[in-house]
Amino acid sequence: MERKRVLVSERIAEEGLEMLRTELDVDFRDDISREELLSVIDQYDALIVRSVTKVNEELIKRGTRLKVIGRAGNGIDNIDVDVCTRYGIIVANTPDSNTVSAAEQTISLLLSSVRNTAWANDVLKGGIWDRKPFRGTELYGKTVGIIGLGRIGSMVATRLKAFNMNIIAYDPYIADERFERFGAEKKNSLEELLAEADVVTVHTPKTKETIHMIDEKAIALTKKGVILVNCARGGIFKETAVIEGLENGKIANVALDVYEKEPAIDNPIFKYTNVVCTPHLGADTFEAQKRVGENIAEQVLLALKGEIVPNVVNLPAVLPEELNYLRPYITLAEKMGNIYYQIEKLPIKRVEITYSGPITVNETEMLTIGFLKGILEPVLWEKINYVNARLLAAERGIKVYERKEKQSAKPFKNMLTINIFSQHHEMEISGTLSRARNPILVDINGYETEANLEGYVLMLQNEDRPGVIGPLTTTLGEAGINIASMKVARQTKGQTAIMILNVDNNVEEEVLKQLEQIDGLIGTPKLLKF
Ligand SMILES: NC(=O)c1ccc[n+]([C@@H]2O[C@H](COP(=O)([O-])OP(=O)(O)OC[C@H]3O[C@@H](n4cnc5c(N)ncnc54)[C@H](O)[C@@H]3O)[C@@H](O)[C@H]2O)c1
Ligand SMILES: O=C(O)CC[C@@H](O)C(=O)O
Repeated sequence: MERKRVLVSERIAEEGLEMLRTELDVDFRDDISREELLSVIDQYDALIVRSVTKVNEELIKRGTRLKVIGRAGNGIDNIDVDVCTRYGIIVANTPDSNTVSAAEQTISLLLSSVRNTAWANDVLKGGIWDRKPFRGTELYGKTVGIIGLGRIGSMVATRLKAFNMNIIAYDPYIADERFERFGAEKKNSLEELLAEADVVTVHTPKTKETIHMIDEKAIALTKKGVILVNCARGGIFKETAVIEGLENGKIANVALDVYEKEPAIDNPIFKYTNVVCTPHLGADTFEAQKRVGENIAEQVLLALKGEIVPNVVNLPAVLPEELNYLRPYITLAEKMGNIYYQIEKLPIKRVEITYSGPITVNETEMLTIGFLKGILEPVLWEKINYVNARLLAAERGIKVYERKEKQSAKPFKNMLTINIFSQHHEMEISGTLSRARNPILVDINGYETEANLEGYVLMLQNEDRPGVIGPLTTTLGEAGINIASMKVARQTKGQTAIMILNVDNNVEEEVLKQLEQIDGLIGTPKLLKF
């Protein structure tokens, strides 16, 4: 089979490239021009970028084979996620892989800033031994105002506590407990924080709300001699306003890792000796880049195999521990979805999914998405994935209803019952996990059963009377097909029963025809493949 192709348009760690090469054809092209990128993108199944490559509609439209965009890093402001979602393209990032490095870079820039380290270094290496211009300030006892107490903001808080700084923070989107946990005094408004802080450091994403959050008005509210740090995203600081604050002496020092326009060359802010600048190095440590490279490679490989990808940004956010717990249930839902079109050929009008048992306290959206992906897979094959499953189901007119029941009615702790309706027909299937957490079908159309949704499953209907099972097992045995497990179920004695067998090998068409001839078997046997 032809190997899938990935284009890596910015440098990622060699370890990540190696992982990709095990399964894919990899083109590492950090020198690629925009024009070339646009002209070759239709040859790739995946694109891996960092913060420079702009993944916009123009690119996505041309990337007709694209299934996944891997963002080797955290911020996704260079990616139009909504457009990717519309085109069914998975966007995955590596949010936790570089947080420590970004937090350490913030501390490093702040220390360099208050002690004029970078400036003194330049002057000394220029041949001048002078100490006068470089007198700095201590952090000890000062107040740091952290805007955005997320992953990086909270790590900065913990580290600056060790310097005996007083920590205040503004983040309207998190619970009060988080402020307490990180020893930060909560500020209810940005204005309050700006008025009290000696150092202001931003750690928010770049959003409509945070663009130019630190502008002339904000700077006017700060203390005279304030120190400003931006190791988050260019554009959160309005650079013209910061320059004005430097010129009029309101701002004592500025530390920047990120800029309104990147790459930043000839930025007018570079001329100020009390501004310390690095070229977006927050994530640039050996450790972070190894983690980021490996993590993005792993996710791209999973995405191209249609498997669950942990950090998809265009899917409901699920915590890693919760995802680990839910993962086998997502697989169960997907396999239950796979059943329908292997048995029926009638278009689906509506599905009703009932989640029952303790699982209902979890975010079940991913299970619903998994089911829809599973149901449409036989029809849409490679086109469908977790990101576009809901959209494609809606486009095909499938209405989806979900229900949660705290208590599972059947003898299983957690259960999924799915009713699939076509114009004049209904199929009901129930599934759960085995002790080994493998997916099993426990009920089909009111017949209690037990079949592993794995490998080959043979489904047959039969008259509930002696003399049917024997010829069936003989026929399979003569065809060299081993039966791994078999369950016969009936609703009323002497009427119709069903048999569900897990078999170790494929059952060829010819053998299925022989089975159909057995006296007492009803209709055509179905072989389901999982
Ligand atoms: N310099 C680098 O190389 C580098 C490396 C990694 C991350 N980053 C950037 O650092 C920033 C923080 O990353 P993170 O992983 O901590 O993100 P995060 O999502 O964990 O935390 C961001 C926090 O900002 C808060 N927030 C959002 N809007 C806000 C607003 N208007 N006012 C106040 N708070 C607001 C959120 O509630 C959240 O708690 C991002 O912009 C990311 O792209 C930069
Ligand atoms: O190294 C990069 O590409 C940017 C890193 C950082 O800004 C991020 O958002 O992860």
